[in-house]
Amino acid sequence: MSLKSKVTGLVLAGGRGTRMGRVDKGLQPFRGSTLVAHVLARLKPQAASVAINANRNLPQYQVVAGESPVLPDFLEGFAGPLAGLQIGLQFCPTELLLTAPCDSPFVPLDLAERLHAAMAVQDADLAMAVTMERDPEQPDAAPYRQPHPVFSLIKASVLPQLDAYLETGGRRMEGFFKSLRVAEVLFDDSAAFGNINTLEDLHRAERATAAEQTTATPMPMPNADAASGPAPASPAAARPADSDPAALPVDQAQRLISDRITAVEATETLPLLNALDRVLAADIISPINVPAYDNSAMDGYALRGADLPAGGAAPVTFKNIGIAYAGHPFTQAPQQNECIRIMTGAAIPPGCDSVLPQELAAAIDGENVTIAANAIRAGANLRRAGEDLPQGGIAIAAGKLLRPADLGLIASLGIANVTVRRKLRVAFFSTGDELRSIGEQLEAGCVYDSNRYTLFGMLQRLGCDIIDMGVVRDDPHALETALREAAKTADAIITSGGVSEGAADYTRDIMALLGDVAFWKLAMRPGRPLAFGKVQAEQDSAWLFGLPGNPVAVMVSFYLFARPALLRMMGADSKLQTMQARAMDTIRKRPGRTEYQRGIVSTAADGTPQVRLTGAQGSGILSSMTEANCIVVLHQAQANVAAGQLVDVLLFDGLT
Ligand SMILES: Nc1nc2c(c(=O)[nH]1)N[C@H]1C(S)=C(S)[C@@H](COP(=O)(O)OP(=O)(O)OC[C@H]3O[C@@H](n4cnc5c(N)ncnc54)[C@H](O)[C@@H]3O)O[C@H]1N2
Ligand code: MOO
Ligand SMILES: [Mg+2]
Repeated sequence: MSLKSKVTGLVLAGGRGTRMGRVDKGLQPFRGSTLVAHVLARLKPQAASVAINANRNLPQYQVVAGESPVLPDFLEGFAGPLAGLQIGLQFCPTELLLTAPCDSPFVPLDLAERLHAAMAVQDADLAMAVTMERDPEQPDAAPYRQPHPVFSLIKASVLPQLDAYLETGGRRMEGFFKSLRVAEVLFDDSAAFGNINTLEDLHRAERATAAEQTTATPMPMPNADAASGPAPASPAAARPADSDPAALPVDQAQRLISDRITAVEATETLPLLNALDRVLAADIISPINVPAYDNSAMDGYALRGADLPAGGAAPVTFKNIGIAYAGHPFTQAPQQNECIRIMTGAAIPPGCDSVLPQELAAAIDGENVTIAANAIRAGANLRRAGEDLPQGGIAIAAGKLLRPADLGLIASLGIANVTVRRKLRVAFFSTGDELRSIGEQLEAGCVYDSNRYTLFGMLQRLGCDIIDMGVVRDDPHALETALREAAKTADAIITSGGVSEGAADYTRDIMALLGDVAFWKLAMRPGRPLAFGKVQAEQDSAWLFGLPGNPVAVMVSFYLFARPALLRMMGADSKLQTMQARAMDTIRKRPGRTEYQRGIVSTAADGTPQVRLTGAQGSGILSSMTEANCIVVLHQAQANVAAGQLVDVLLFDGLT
C-alpha cells in the first residue's frame, strides 16, 4: 500500500490572520493564485485527498478546494490550530493526517515521506518538522532547533487524546504533543517552513522570482516562461525574512546530506579480478578454515613439545625421521625424541606441536639434531588452522571497497565471483560563459575550464561511471536541458559554478525550478556556497551537488560533501581519516567557521608528523593545491594556531 493512500492532507487556514491586519491569509493573492492554493497544490501529490480547515470566507475557500471539503472548526471561537487539527482528525478517512499552514506556499514535496519514515522508525504517534536556525543578530552563536508543530504527520487514532486535551482547556500544540510519542525530523530548508505572517512578508515573497524561492515552486513545475530572463530582485531581499543567510556548520550540512541519501539497490556478480575498487554487496563468508591445517611458520624441525626437557633447561638431541614439504605432508607420527625436517607452509605431521627454526639447531650431525637449552618453547612457530579466518566466519563485511588485499583474501578462500553494488553513474558539468575548453581560443575575460578536470579525476578515483557533459553556458535553457538530461541518466549530478549570488549565475534559478534543491551558505572556507537536493525529470531523478565555481572551493566541497555522499550511495563506508600534526608555523584563523588550508605533512626530525601550509590560500589558487598532500582542518571554534601546536590534518589519500 502506498504511503499516499494512507495520508489525508489538511491545510490549516482557520486562523484570524491577526498579524496580517485580520485579512484572510490563505486567500491572499500569491503568484497568480492564492496562498492556500499553493499549499493545496503541494500537499495533493502527497495525500489521497486534501481538506482545508477554514472559519471565514468559506465559499471562497470552496472555490479553491474544488471537490475537496472545507471544514470549519468544531470548537467555537478561533481556538487555534489544535481546533483545526481536531476537525481534520474527525474527518480523516485514512490512517494518517498531514498538516501544513495556509501561509507556507513552499511546503516540501517530500514532507509526508520524510515524516513517515521517522514515525515508522521511532514508532511515534506524530512526526513533526524541525529546522536549525540562527539568530541573525548573533551570527556566531550556536544554531538552535526550531520546531514546526503545524507541519506534522499524525496518526488519526490520537483523536480521543486530542479531544480530552481540548476538554481540559488546553490550546497549545506543544502542550498536546507532550502526551504523544513525537518524532522530530530535521529539514534543511528553513525557507520551506517560512510562513508568511505579515503583508510585508507576502509582498516580499511575491516580488521574488519563482526560482529564488529554491524549493519553493509549487507543483506543477513552472515552464520555460519562469525560467527565462535574469532575476530582477536582489536575492537577499527576495527570500523570506526567516531564511537568514547565516551560515550552516559543516558537520550539520554533512548530516543533512547523509540523512537523505541511501545506497543504490542494484548489485552485480563479477569475477574476482573485475571487482577491484567495487563495493562488496554481501558479506564474504569463509567456506574453509584459513589456514586449512596447522602448518609450519619456519623452515626447521617439527617435534613434540613434550619431548623438550622440563623448563627447557638442558640441551636435547632429536632423531630426524623424514621430511615434510609444503604440498607434500609427512603423515607418520614421531616417537619420543624424533623430529621431522619441515619447510615453511608444510602441514605439521601428526603428534607434532612445535617447530625449531633450523638456524636455532645447536648441531646437526647426520640424522641427529641437537637443540640448545631454552632454544624454543613448546608450541612455537606454528600457524594454527583457522587462525586467519575460521570456517563460517565473516571474512569481509559488506560495504567494503575492495582493494588488492581484499582480492587476495577472497582468493585465499577459493571464491571465484563476488557480488558488488552496481557502479554509480555521475554526470558532471561546469557552468559559466567565461569558460573555455582546452583547444579553444582564450579571449579576454575568459579562463580555461579546470574544474571539469579536477572533478573528472576525483570521480574516476571513486570508481564511478562518469558522464562528462562539458561546459554549460550561463543560459537558462541550456542549463535546464543539461540538468534534465543528467537527471535522466545519472544517479548524481555534480556541477561547478553559479551557486553563489552573482547576477549572471542562472544555475540557482534553474536548479530550484527542476527540483527540491536547498542553497546553503556554509560556515567554511573555501567552499562557502553549496546547493544540494534532488533534481527531477519526469519519473527520473538524481541527487544534485552544486559545487562552487572557484577551483579550490570545488575540490574541497567535493571532498567534504560530494565524496561521502557518493560513497554512501555506493554502499561504502565514507569516513574521512584525520590525523594530527604539529604546525610548523603560526596559522591565522578566525573563529566562527571551519577553514580548510592546503598543507604538506612530513616527518619531523624526532619522527613525529609536522605540517606546513603551501602558501597563498585563495580559493582560486590551484597551484597551492597541487603542492599539497593534505588539508589542515581548522575547526569552527578554533582561533589562530601557534607554531608547535597540534592541528587536525586530512590526508588526500590519493584523491587529489
Ligand atoms: N556577494 C557574494 N559573492 C560571493 C560570495 C558570497 O557569499 N557573496 N561567495 C564567494 C565564494 S566563497 C565563492 S566560492 C564563489 C562561488 O561562486 P559560484 O559558485 O557562483 O561560481 P561562479 O561565480 O560561477 O565562479 C566563481 C569563480 O570561479 C571561476 N570558475 C568557475 N567555474 C570554473 C571552472 N570550471 N574552471 C575554472 N574556473 C572556474 C569563475 O571564473 C569565477 O572566477 O562566489 C564568491 N562570491
Ligand atoms: O569559499 Mo569560496 O568557496 O571562498 O571560494
Ligand atoms: Mg559562473
